[in-house]
Amino acid sequence: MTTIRPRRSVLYMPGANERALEKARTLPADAVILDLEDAVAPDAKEQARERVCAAAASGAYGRREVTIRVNAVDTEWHDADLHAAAQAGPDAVVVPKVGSAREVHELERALELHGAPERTAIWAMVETPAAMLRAEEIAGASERLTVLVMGTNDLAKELHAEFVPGRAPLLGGLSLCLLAARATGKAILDGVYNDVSDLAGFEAECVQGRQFGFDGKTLIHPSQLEPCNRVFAPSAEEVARSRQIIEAFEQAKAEGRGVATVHGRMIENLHVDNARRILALADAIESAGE
Ligand SMILES: CC(C)(COP(=O)(O)OP(=O)(O)OC[C@H]1O[C@@H](n2cnc3c(N)ncnc32)[C@H](O)[C@@H]1OP(=O)(O)O)[C@@H](O)C(=O)NCCC(=O)NCCSC(=O)C[C@H](O)C(=O)O
Ligand SMILES: [Mg+2]
Repeated sequence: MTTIRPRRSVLYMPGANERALEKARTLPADAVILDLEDAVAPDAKEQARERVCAAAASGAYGRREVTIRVNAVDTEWHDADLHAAAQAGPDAVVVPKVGSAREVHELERALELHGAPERTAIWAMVETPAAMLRAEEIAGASERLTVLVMGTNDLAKELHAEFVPGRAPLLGGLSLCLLAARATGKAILDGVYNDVSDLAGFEAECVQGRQFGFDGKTLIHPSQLEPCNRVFAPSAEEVARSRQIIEAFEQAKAEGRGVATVHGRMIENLHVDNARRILALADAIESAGE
């Protein structure tokens, strides 16, 4: 069975917020993004860098993937952030506002020069119109790049778009990035939901993201973890249906047929592949201890 890394819930926390960095060690997030970019004020950048890198190197986050979001390439903090992050050796460095394959190649080289361990991947944030239009070249630029992360706040800002239920103004960009991620075999995470007091609206957006095909969603508050983990995990019904699909197809094959039906629906090889993916994800979530 294929090994899958669950990335249902990926929680940002401001690098200057010691309490949040500590609290995240016990929260049920699949991954954390220790942020040095937007959530940190300019005069707190240096202190946040030290805190975040110490936290990432501490090993205190258990099974959670630990990533560091550095400031963007064109900022005065980028080089020092990248150096410190490379030395801390997190699971990934999250890079905001990546706009081309060339930038990914430069990041790859910079991580090597700064002595990052091989295990440290690049997660590229796609959050500008240029990135939407070049999503495939960005996603496919490097094997070290393993995840695309949607930055829907920046995207809406750049598009002059409004935040509306259902996200119609953003769907073109989301779709392009999903196509790029799947075409190049990379994981992809949906953007954040800003209203932490609106859990119903948040859950509706999780459902939309899952229906689109995202692997998970980026989050900004602990209250968003439970609905997100639930929506992005296969339900008990999906697991049962997946098993039925596999069994029905195996039986059809044994009888010399290449097609079966389950509850009146046609089942072919491709449905079996999907059923196996769902079971592998459910297994990975269970082994991670939830
Ligand atoms: C959104 C917040 C500013 C809300 O803060 P606050 O009102 O203080 O929250 P609470 O009092 O409800 O907090 C309750 C407890 O939970 C802890 N907490 C809160 N948020 C986090 C977190 N993100 N990670 C871990 N722990 C968290 C508090 O410490 C409280 O703990 P306790 O003391 O035990 O009660 C705040 O949630 C926040 O700052 N969130 C993260 C914001 C952030 O990181 N933003 C940047 C990333 S989003 C982005 O940039 C997207 C992208 O680039 C784009 O373009 O879209
Ligand atoms: Mg952004």
